[in-house]
Amino acid sequence: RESEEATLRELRIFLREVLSRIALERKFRNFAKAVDPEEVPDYFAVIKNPMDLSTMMNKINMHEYTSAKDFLVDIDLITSNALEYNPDQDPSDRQIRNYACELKDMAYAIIDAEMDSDFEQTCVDIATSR
Ligand SMILES: O=C(C1CCC1)N1C[C@@H]2C[C@H]3C[C@@H](O)[C@@H](O)[C@]2(C1)O3
Repeated sequence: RESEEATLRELRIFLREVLSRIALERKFRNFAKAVDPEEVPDYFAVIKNPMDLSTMMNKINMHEYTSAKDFLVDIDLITSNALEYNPDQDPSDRQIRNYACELKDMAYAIIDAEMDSDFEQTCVDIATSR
């Protein structure tokens, strides 16, 4: 229905805005683009489902998220990948893990604070009706 398309359009506008605010933070710069296999040759042998903020922006534009819940699944993937690939005690691994957790917490905090729960449920209902 037309109003369903209007709802999904509003979701895409909101999710782009959330992603833009996250991507502005310098501490999240490692998460902005896909890991480069030239830079990190073994990355894709370890991490089977890579994810990054640019890929998420493309997925928004390809209408691949029909609710904030879907969007947060990919946020969780960015975080879990970073924790998995950077598990060591050393300061650089610890810093990446900390930033990965801060990224996840920032995404959840924004959505919990700024997303109307009825709007989210409407999006979920549209997705399940399709
Ligand atoms: O896990 C990541 C990124 C952080 C979130 C995604 N990487 C693995 C490499 C280890 C660490 C230092 C650099 O070698 C840089 O290439 C990477 C990229 O960070």
